Amino acid sequence: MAESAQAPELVYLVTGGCGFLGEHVVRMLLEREPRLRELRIFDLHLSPWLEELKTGPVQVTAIQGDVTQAQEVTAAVAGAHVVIHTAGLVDVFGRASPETIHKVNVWGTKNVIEACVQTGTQFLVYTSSMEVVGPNIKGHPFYRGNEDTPYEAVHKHPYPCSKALAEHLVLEANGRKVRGGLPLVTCALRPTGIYGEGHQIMRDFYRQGLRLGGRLFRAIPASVEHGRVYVGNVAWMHVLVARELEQRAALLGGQVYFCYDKSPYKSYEDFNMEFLGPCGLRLVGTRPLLPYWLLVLLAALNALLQWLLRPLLLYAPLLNPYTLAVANTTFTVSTNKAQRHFGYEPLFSWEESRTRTILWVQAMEGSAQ
Ligand SMILES: NC(=O)C1=CN([C@@H]2O[C@H](COP(=O)(O)OP(=O)(O)OC[C@H]3O[C@@H](n4cnc5c(N)ncnc54)[C@H](O)[C@@H]3O)[C@@H](O)[C@H]2O)C=CC1
Ligand SMILES: C[C@@H](CO)CCC[C@@H](C)[C@H]1CC[C@H]2[C@@H]3[C@H](O)CC4=CC(=O)CC[C@]4(C)[C@H]3CC[C@]12C
Repeated sequence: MAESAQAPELVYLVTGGCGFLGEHVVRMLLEREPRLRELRIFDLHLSPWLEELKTGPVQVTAIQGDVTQAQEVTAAVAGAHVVIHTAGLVDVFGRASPETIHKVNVWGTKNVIEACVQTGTQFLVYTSSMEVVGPNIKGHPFYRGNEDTPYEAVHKHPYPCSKALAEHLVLEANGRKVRGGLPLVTCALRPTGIYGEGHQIMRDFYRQGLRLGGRLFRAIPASVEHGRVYVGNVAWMHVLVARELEQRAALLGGQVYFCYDKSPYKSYEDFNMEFLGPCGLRLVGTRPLLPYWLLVLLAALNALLQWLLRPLLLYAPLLNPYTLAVANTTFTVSTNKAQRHFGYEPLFSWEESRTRTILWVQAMEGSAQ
């Protein structure tokens, strides 16, 4: 993968390339990776916007496939220089079964690793999550922590469990010999809560606010801080680390990096209001309107209803015991590891990230603007 002033030569594969983060990674690669010859986008569901990308100078190959199917993954990986594995089942609401979450996130990742080994692909970037660390089931705060901060990472929920297992597999695979005898170089990026254009939960909060006459009601104390990171910066970090993996294999191989930028530390709800406020919504209450014990009860009730209704319909509200615990626990990172190891600086300032997100909300169908 030596730098070349001649024709672009690299083949990249992005799994989950049609998802919220995946789309930003795909577009960022096309904009900022001049050595790209072919970009393969592998996803269970291919999006229509892929078509417009096919008219550019880079060969864009859309592959409809399932990461749980080893042969499909191997076929997609064969001949790629770099794999960015973002595909995953992001479910903390009980929409999918624990088995399905495990299958997609753990077996899917295993398939990607084995495909790299079998086909001779040497560089693998995995999209992990802050959830690999915490918040843990004991609700311990993680305050301005970094990659080396001690924390009791104990999980029960299928999503963080699956992300932790998958991350472990990826890091453990670093150094394995791939076909041809060269070592596999892997690393894992751990975004905190991602926001930006295409963020489904932001969409849900916005629509809920519109239904409630332009109001949202504070449920979580403003003092509980959440780490958030703009999707464009997360994508940029993926592109940058993928580019640097060969040159700095000894330093980056087997490492984990939190994804961070200059987004302010705020409570989940106050942070969302940075975008929803300028779009006409108001957060009612300076303190939570309901006592915490009542929220715990409602969350438990939602879990019970989900279980009771499962044979008839899928009831999966935002509030459940797990999301309440995460929303109610401080989890913020403060690190410069990515800057030290591979020169990462956020591409988008907080002001730009905020403006882009606001414009996206304003353009949403049914918007109050
Ligand atoms: N959204 C967030 O706040 C965070 C997300 N992450 C991680 O980032 C990655 C991307 O997440 P998002 O973009 O938010 O989710 P998303 O759901 O928008 O994107 C995931 C993509 O993976 C695809 N996919 C799912 N199952 C698949 C399968 N069996 N085979 C092939 N493709 C499959 C989906 O079709 C989708 O396009 C995930 O690995 C997630 O764990 C990490 C931290 C925070
Ligand atoms: C109690 C509700 C009252 O308004 C608020 C509920 C908000 C929750 C739905 C979100 C609060 C924190 C979010 C999670 C966090 O950003 C970390 C995540 C990382 C991931 O890898 C996947 C998504 C998520 C688990 C994210 C999911 C939504 C929240 C729990």
